[in-house]
Amino acid sequence: MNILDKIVADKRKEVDLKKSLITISQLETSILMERTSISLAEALRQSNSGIIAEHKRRSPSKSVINQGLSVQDVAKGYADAGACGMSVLTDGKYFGGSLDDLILARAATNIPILRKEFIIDEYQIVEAKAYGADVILLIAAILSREEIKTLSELAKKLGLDVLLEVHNEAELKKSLMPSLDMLGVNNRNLKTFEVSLETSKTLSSNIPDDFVKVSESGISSVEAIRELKEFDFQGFLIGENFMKTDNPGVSASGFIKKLEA
Ligand SMILES: O=C(O)c1ccccc1NCC(=O)[C@H](O)[C@H](O)COP(=O)(O)O
Repeated sequence: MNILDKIVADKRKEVDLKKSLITISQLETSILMERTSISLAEALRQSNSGIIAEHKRRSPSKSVINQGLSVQDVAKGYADAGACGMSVLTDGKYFGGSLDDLILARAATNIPILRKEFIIDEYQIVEAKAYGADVILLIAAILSREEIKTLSELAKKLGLDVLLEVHNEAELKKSLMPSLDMLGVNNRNLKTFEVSLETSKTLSSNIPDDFVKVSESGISSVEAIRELKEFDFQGFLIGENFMKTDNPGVSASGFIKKLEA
């Protein structure tokens, strides 16, 4: 069993429990269901930096990264730094995140927010909207083509952007469909946890131009982004590099200034 299999097995139990406690109709009473979402894909198309800065307390690959910060401060810091969007991990068991983090980040900033979650059920998409997300992540490695279609079409119906994450060509081929906005290539091999930006570079030419290309994981230098831009990537998801510092907002600000100089 690899780490994704473990996470998904736990996620299925978690979603079943949540469904027995709070119904979809109850989620739909959230005032945030009425909020007009902001498109991350559109923001990335218009951005020079393309940085999507992540709130990440811990992870299976790195254990603890930073547990001592307020998510509101991190969100404000990222927005002030000029990040194009923010990613909020909402998984509790493996990443130390929560839906509270999502709603607190939403209250603290107006930049587009990605709910970074292991989505396997429509319930989690309604939940994402109800807690203030603008974008959902779908991971090709854990979903069939039919599931990607159903989940992405529901997200679009709710006005959310969809970022589809792939690790290889087979996942990319199986997933392409019009209800996706962004194609993310995850540079982290989830079997070995090794990161290689070559994964993004290799897959880039297989991604049709209709989708905004996002490179995810293991990005820690401005030079790496300049290289990825040569391969037509417009979005860059960065977590650990900012979160491992005492002030992720200041760290993102310095990074973005250097990138835009
Ligand atoms: O980060 C992990 O260890 C991880 C393990 C298993 C599944 C997903 C994982 N990470 C989620 C992400 O996609 C990253 O948090 C995101 O791309 C940022 O990566 P980084 O800049 O390397 O923190």
